[in-house]
Amino acid sequence: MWAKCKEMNRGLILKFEKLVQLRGARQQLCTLSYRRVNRAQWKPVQSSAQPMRSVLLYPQFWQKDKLISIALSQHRHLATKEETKQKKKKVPLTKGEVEIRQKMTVEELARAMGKDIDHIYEALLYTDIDLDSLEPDSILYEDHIKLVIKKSGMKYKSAKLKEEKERENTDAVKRPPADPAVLTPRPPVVTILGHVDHGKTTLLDSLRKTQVASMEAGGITQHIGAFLVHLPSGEKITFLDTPGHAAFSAMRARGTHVTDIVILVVAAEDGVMQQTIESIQHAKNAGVPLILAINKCDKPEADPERVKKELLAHDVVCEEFGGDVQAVNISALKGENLMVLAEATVALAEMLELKADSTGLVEGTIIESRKDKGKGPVTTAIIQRGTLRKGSVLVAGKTWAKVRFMFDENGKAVEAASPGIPVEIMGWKEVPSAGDEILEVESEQRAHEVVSWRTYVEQQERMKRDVEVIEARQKEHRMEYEKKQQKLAHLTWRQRKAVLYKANKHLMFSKPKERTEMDKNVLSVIVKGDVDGSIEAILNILDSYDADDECKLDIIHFGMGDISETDISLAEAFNGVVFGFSVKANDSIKQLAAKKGIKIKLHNIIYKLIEDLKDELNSRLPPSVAENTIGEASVLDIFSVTVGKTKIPVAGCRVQKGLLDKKMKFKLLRNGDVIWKGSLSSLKHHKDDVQVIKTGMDCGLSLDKYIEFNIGDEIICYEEKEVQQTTSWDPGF
Ligand SMILES: Nc1nc2c(ncn2[C@@H]2O[C@H](COP(=O)(O)OP(=O)(O)OP(=O)(O)O)[C@@H](O)[C@H]2O)c(=O)[nH]1
Repeated sequence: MWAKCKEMNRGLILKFEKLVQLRGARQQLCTLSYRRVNRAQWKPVQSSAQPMRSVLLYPQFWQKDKLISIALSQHRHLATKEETKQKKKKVPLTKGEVEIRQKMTVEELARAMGKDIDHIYEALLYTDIDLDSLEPDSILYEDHIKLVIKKSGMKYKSAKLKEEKERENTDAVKRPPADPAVLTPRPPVVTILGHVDHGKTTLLDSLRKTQVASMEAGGITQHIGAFLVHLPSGEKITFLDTPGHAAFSAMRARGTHVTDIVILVVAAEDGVMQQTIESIQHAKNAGVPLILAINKCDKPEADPERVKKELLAHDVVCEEFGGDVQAVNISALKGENLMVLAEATVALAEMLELKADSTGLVEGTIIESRKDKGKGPVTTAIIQRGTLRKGSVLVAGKTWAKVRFMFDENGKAVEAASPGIPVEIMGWKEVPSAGDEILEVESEQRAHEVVSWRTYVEQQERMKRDVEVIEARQKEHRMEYEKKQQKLAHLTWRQRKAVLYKANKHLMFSKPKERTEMDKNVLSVIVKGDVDGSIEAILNILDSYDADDECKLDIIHFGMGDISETDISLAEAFNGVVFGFSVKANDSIKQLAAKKGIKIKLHNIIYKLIEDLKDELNSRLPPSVAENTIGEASVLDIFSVTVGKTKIPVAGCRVQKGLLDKKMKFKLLRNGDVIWKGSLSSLKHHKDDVQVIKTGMDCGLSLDKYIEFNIGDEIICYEEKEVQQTTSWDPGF
């Protein structure tokens, strides 16, 4: 029986079901199931994902209206109970209470405390933490977390200190080795190594071209990181199209064993070179057998025999010297003997008995990956086990794919890729890295699980590394701090002060009696701090102030404790400013300071205190004079006028920019050098005396009777402005 009813502006659908009979019909019980619904449509509300719940009802109430009202009251009762349960689960924090975890980052702690990051830094200032290496995402230890909270006058919820739950390892791993009975032959995977310019790329290109030629017309090979060569014998070879040691070493570094055979290319005319030796070493380290391709044999100076002999010194013994290394003389450029090289490769592969299990879940290696504009993330992979098909779900690194399409190196869509075959795969969510191992998983859900586990592991490892670095720095810092403290421990505060003075002797510590007059370009300060560590820190910063700066910094007193009357008197005597760090000034002190015109600057953040102090320094620097150009004119003609008995030189000028204003200052420039500065003695437009001449107009002007002009001189009209200087001191933040 279903019934609809109204509950708290939302609908409920109630379902009554007879479930059990207890001792006869009168004690029959019934379950009520209900579901929140959207009343307008009487459809379940999306958010009400909670399962239908059941309540017990006695059959004597089984009249519809009664049932509904009882059911509702039961529902409310249950709902309230559940709400309380939930509330209990997450007891709201009381004011000033911070819920902490064992390891929190600086940022997380700041957020939990409702403070900014600076606050956390401030609180950690005099601890053994190296603040320089502390980033917002650095992890703090429990002790430091608690300390910060305590220092901030807050409380932490230690009972709720959550232990990080051990997560179950949900990674995907390779299957155990297959039963030899199910193994079938697979093509060899070959890497070409050799010295620079010995012809690796040319050889790859030529091999690829043989493939195009052997294919139907129109086939265009593309670079996908690997390609397959079909031999006339029907055999196949997969060449990795990424020549060079870097790719080879990268794969090896990831522990991926993709290559079965290395073709060592040595130019016949050059012989063994540095990278030839390195290539041999790479192949040996990887335990991969070599085939020697002596290239450029078309050149007249080619000497393949010399190459073979030289290689003996590096333990590469060719067959003709009784060794097992096949050597093939080729010309990659002319395509000569390439099939012989390919057949030699197949022969070696046969000896190696390269086989794989082409059934079950796929395993492979990413050879190359890129993000294609149209296709999205695309990878080339070599399949090493199983057979890859469209729709397979793969994981690689921290990403996964549902294979949408597969292509060969000719861009042809393929339906399946078996072991040893290179294939381009589309369908990745992100671009995996070359060398990543590919593993097929049963479902997308499983892929999500694997990726999330790997991401988690990576985070944990990063966190562990961070913690190690922080711990090492903390240890270093702690040792230094302890050493310093030991030195100071037996000293009285007065003696400590003397040590601090000595350590900061670069600053001026004046004594009142030495001072005779108030120097305008001196900032006298009194520094008060909560603990000697904070004063020491401030003094260390002030020590970086350049004593030769135009405004002197004079620390007339420093000490621990709140701002006192003595501090105000000192400040008055020296026309100084009182700076307090994490200390207070009571009302009577504030009033006294206001009466005497003394500034008290209180801060809780060191860099803000220093910024404030910098502003004070700036305000004491003498202003500098800056010139503001008003107009520029060029001298086009020169003549003179006679006033009384004196001849006065006159410049015929044109105003090029701005204007010339007679009451402003002027300078005369010749070849860029200022040769005169002063006021105009006359400024005329035609024959009229004028005050101002604007851009584009001509004028005649004279400076003073001794100044001669040259054509091409420049006249600059300017005004002088006083500009407030700022100190060049950079305290480093
Ligand atoms: N005569 C002759 N020249 C060749 C032959 N193979 C390559 N070359 C030339 O040698 C030069 C270098 O060839 P690449 O194939 O670029 O050599 P590489 O080893 O790939 O060089 P890097 O990519 O720099 O390591 C080019 O000018 C080629 O044309 C060959 O068989 N005969």
